Parts: sequence; structure tokens; C-alpha cells
Amino acid sequence: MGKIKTVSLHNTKRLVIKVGSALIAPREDGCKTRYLLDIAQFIVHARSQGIEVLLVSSGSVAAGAHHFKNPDRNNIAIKKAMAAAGQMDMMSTWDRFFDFPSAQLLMTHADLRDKERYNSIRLTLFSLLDEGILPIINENDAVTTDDLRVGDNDNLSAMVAAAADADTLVICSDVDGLFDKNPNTHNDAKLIKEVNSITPEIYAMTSGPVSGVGTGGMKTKLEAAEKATSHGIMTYIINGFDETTFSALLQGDNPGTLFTPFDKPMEESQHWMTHTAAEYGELVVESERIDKTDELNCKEILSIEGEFSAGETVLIKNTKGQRLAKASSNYSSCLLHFVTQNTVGVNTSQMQRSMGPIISNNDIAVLEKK
Ligand SMILES: Nc1ncnc2c1ncn2[C@@H]1O[C@H](COP(=O)(O)OP(=O)(O)O)[C@@H](O)[C@H]1O
Ligand SMILES: N[C@@H](CCC(=O)OP(=O)(O)O)C(=O)O
Repeated sequence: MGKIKTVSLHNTKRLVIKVGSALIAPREDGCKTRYLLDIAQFIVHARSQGIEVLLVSSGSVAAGAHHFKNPDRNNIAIKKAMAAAGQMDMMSTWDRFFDFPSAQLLMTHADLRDKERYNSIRLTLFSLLDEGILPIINENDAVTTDDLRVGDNDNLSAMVAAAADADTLVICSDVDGLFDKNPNTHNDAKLIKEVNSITPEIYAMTSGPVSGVGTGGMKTKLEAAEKATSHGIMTYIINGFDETTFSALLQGDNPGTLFTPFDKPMEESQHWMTHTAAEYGELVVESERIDKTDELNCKEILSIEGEFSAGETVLIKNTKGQRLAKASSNYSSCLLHFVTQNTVGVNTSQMQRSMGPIISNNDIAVLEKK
């Protein structure tokens, strides 16, 4: 199987590698080992160098498709059933490569955006890694709804990397990395070796269709890189079809596009609040900005949108629609409506005075770019 040299990725202690459907089931007729050998070998070599590895693997839908008379991905029920059927094949294909145990974790956005379940996922991952077991993670497509799903495994891999306290994320693509324009439609597209800030101009470089069996394309890879780098996680987009990329990575080289991590990464809870927590409602305020040290009181709130319970995450935005912060509300929307309305016979201003702040400054994530 190859030519990987036993040189470690520099400074990497814990790595998440994301592998897309096209590598696993390129023709939608079951799993193929052709491209997986190099990836499996990379995982084995990385582990032997002392790097803890987690694998985020797509492919259940593509792997299950051939069991269906009409494998129509636009039919949501069929697509979920394809995922359920293909997940087994996908897991057993991976498992066959390794002489150490692997473990399956299927999750949805509903699991990740709930703080208790998120912490539970973290503990499970840490326990598996402690035992040298390879966690293999996919979205639980069979049970998701539009509201509950992450939707693509690029973003899922970044959320997993953050949850697992990984320091490196490697996303495999069918091209060598991020180009200044779509290399499949522009012969003169140039590979960008390093990105230090993921700006709207960087997003504007992505276009065009997603590869045959894939879901997200380059845009979701950039979203993932943005999530990961803001958590201090070094992120690579590499060509998963090219075996030389894996040996280069192990030698500490950059075979694709490297997204450098923030100098001052967000704290774990801030990152979760910004990138993973669901927004259950909105509080509209006048101000142009919110600081980490701010506490909101009732008088500052112009309107309350959505329904949320105490402790749930809300978006704070201003009247211009700017997203200022996400924070955990100390009060439910129901109570806030009551005390901010002039209810006849109720002394709401006295109630407001007796209430503590609506958001506390230890539970607020200011939404700002690097
Ligand atoms: N600027 C760009 N650089 C690289 N690829 C791009 C760019 N813009 C669009 N693409 C497209 O994104 C594809 C890579 O995404 P892909 O790996 O297919 O995603 P997935 O399989 O996860 O859905 C490329 O094949 C290419 O067609
Ligand atoms: N959860 C889905 C994969 C979704 C996805 O993001 O696919 P891909 O674009 O191939 O990484 C599956 O297992 O088929």
C-alpha cells in the first residue's frame, strides 16, 4: 500500500479527518476500497506517530443507493432509508482496514446544539480515544428533519473537531484544495496554498455544482474551515483521491490549502454558542454592538421574537438586522413578554427592577470576525 514515511504531522496531537461520499462509494453501487486504502493507511500511520484520530465519514446514502429500485435522492424518505441501509456497509468497510477497534457515532444537529447532549458526546469521544478506539462519525440521516440536521459532513466535521478538542482538521475533496475559481470549469484556476482569513471574497471564489455523489461542495468546506479555525484548529483541504497528499501531510508538508487557526481562539463555550447552539428566539435592541461584558436589562429590549425557555440560546440583533451576539437567556420569552408589556393592573416596571439581567456576561458570544 505505499509510500508513507513515518514522519509525524508537526505539532498535531488530535486530528479529525473528513472523508466524502465520492471516495467511499464513487459509483453508488456499494462501498469500494479503492480510495480508502490510502486514507486508512494514513490513519494507521498517524496513530503510530502518537496522533489521536477521529474519522468523520460520509457515504451511507451513496453506499445504500444500490439496494433501491429508484434511488431518488430528492425523495427524503427514500434518501433516509438509503442512509440507514448504507451505513452498515460503510462501517464494516472501514472496520476491515484496522486491527484496532472502531466505534460508530451517529448524531444530528439536535444532539450537538443541546449543551447536555453535546457534553455527553464529548465525554464519549474522550473515553473512546483514551482506549485507542477509532471514533467513526456520521450524521444520523435516518432520523433527521430539516430543522434538526447539520446537513453536510464538512460542517459536522468542524463541530466534531471542536467538541473533541482536536487541533487539526483534514477535509478530503476531489480537487487539490481551494482554487481562486472553480478548477473544474476554469483551466487557469490557481491553487491557494494558505488562507489566513476567510472573507466574503474567499467565499466568492466557490461556485458550480457539487461532485456527483457529494452534498456540500467547496462552500461547506469553507464554512467548516471558518468554524474550525476560530476554535484554533488548523484546517487542510486536500485531494483525497491522490495518495501523495497523505504522505506529504505526514511529513509535515501542506499538500493542499491550509487555513491557519486564529491566534486567539474562542473558548470552548463561546465557540459552541457561536457555531453550534440553535437560536431559539431573538431579542431586538437599539445598540450597534454588544460587548462580552454587557448585561441586558428589560428596558433595552425593543422586541422579543420566537419562543424560548430560560437557559436557551437567543440571538441578539439590532433594528438594522445586524447579528450582534448569541447568549443564553436567563428568562423565558413568555416571562419577558409579560414584563415588557404594559399589562393593565400589573406594575411591570417594579417587576423589571426586581429582575436580574436577561443575559449574563459569562454566557454571551459576540458575533464578530477574526
Ligand atoms: N474555488 C473552488 N476551488 C475548488 N473547488 C471548487 C471551487 N469552487 C467550486 N468548486 C467545486 O467544489 C468541488 C469540491 O467539493 P467536493 O469535494 O465535491 O464536495 P463534497 O464531495 O463534500 O460534496 C470541486 O470538484 C469543484 O467542482
Ligand atoms: N450523511 C451523509 C453525507 C452528507 C455529506 O456531507 O456528504 P459529502 O458531501 O459526500 O461529504 C451520508 O452519509 O451519505
